[in-house]
Amino acid sequence: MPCTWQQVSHKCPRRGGTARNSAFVHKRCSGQPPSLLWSSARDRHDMSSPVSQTTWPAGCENTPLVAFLSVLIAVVNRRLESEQKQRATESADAVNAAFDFVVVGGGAAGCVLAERLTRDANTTVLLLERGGTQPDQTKVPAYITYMLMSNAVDNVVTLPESKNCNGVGCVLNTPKVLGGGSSLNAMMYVRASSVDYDSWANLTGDSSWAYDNVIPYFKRAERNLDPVIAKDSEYHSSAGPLSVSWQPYRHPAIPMVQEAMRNAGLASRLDVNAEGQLGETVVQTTTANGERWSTYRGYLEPELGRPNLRVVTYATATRILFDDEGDRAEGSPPRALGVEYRDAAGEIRVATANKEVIVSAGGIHSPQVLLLSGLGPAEELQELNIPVVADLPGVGKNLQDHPLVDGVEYECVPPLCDVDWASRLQDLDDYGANRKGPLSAAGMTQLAAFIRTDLDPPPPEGAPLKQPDLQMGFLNTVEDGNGTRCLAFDTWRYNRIKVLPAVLRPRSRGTVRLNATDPHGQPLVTIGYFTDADDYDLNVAVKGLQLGRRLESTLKQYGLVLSKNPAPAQHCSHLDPDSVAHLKCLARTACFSMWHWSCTCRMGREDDDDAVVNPRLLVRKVRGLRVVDASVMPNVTSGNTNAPTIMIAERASDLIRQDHGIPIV
Ligand SMILES: Cc1cc2nc3c(=O)[nH]c(=O)nc-3n(C[C@H](O)[C@H](O)[C@H](O)COP(=O)(O)OP(=O)(O)OC[C@H]3O[C@@H](n4cnc5c(N)ncnc54)[C@H](O)[C@@H]3O)c2cc1C
Repeated sequence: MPCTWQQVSHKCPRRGGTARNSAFVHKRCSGQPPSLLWSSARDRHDMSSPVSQTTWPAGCENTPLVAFLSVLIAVVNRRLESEQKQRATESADAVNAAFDFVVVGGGAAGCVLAERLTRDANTTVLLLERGGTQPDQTKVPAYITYMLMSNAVDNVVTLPESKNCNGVGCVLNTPKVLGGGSSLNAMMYVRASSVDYDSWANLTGDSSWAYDNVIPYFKRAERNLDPVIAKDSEYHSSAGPLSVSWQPYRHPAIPMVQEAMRNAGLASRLDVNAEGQLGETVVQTTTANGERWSTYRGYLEPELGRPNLRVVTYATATRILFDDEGDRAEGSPPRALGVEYRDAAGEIRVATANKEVIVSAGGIHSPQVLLLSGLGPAEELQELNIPVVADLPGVGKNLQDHPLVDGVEYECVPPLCDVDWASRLQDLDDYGANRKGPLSAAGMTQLAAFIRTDLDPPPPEGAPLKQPDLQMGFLNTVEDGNGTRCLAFDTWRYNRIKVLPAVLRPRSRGTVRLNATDPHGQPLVTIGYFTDADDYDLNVAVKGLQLGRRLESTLKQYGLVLSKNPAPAQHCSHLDPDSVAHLKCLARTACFSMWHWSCTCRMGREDDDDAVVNPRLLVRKVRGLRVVDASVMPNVTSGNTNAPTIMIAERASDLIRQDHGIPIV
């Protein structure tokens, strides 16, 4: 039976612990934002606090790690809840106001836009974010999996499909916090293949999306802290707001797995964000000195004091408002006038946009906001009695994501993998003192390989092989030896190393629609993994799983043992583990999202009926409205999507400034 951690009272402890603990406790009890929790872990009894609805397997009850995590998550939740209450009180005094731009969604893209546009002191911006401010705890790289259990996340469960996620629906951890995915993600800094952007240029008929033309925007964002990489000025820069660095800690198993991948035939690559991408690598991350670097932290937070920038948290956009037909010249398309939103107190408010509304609510929620506003497939909207502002059949279609497949695991024993609490306490001290040690990294997620399988048709004659269709990812977990796992993943200390292939150029597509019974609730998502007609995606996943197993021949000499029947494989144990049928079964049952949902408001040519935005990211058939986030990608990039989304926002800020004659400073 799962045990639920109940609410327990918070008590301010007596002074008199160690100096550091006292300082921490004093800070927390004096009502200031809580410090990071590494220094408080030594005194767990003093950290009792409300814990909301976190369930753990029965075998995990009362373990020190679970007690620690419960408190950690509770502190984050309590901070978010108290911020929400404060906003709710403030909003009683708030007035409806007018701005030049209203940006919906303060995520990876929204924070970039808000900062870039308000560089001009005469331009005013309102940023509406449905979640709260990025909690300090998210800055600790290894806490990533725990933060996904906090209120900074809104889990969307996709509709059950027989071909994926064991037929019960996949969980999409959609961010609900300033910085969005950049505040919660695994921080991998991957721009993907030049071929991706050249094909965007081709599909949109706009050469400004070609790779050579988007490199300056990647560079404008980047502050690369590695002097050798930064020196490669063709591709890199050290002057932007987004810190990029190597994580200070590498688990000793990382070089072993790298060696195994090389022995399996992969090339080695130092920098996947330069001339080429293929090969095995340790990737750089959006971090600086052992801490996460989100777009909130890099772009927005330092500029919160600008008088022309207003950021409202716990503000959920409910629809975009358009002018009345009678108020516009005949034949003139509808014009976006502003945004209706629900504030922290639950009041409905209206913000006016004199120049533009910009939707940056991410791959799942941007289509939801458009559909709620009457922009989408006319028939779908009419069924829900939503007045059609513009018939845009492509809204919510073309959903793409990279499915990851679980099921290949290596068991790792001490001294290579120590998972005891005493070691963790040492880690807390190391991190607290100098931002070093296991907490300064997100486990083995920094390790990756980008591969072009032989399933992919060869490129046109003479063209170099550049674009991968398979990514090998790595995650970790802890098992107690009796099969009990407290968490699906743990990136702090671990004794299971998961090798996770991801289908990088999926042919399967999904959809996002409104929920007829509650259009403002979670949208209905069909993720579509492994539904392509010719099973190309499934076959790529199988190639990846086979490669994952081939690593065994090298890894066993280091004592890393391929697990016989790891927990994720339980649904396939009726099949011969060496068979392709078994691997296909794994893909269909043990797959999950790599968190790269995108392409649901895709850009395309002006005359492309299924395109939602044009190459300048303006929504077709209306005026004064843009979408700027991962949803505008025509096709998902062949790699992780944070850096590409930030590039899109950087470029969009120039397009917007050009269109409105705002100086680019
Ligand atoms: C757990 C996780 C791990 C990942 N790992 C990596 C990685 O290692 N490397 C990488 O490159 N990418 C990674 N990604 C993906 C990457 O973070 C995303 O592609 C990127 O953040 C997308 O940016 P976005 O601006 O499109 O959306 P988001 O960053 O999701 O921002 C959307 C924002 O809009 C807000 N919002 C939604 N609806 C409304 C509304 N109605 N009103 C107001 N606000 C609203 C949300 O709260 C959110 O803050 C990961 C993502 C996650 C979640």
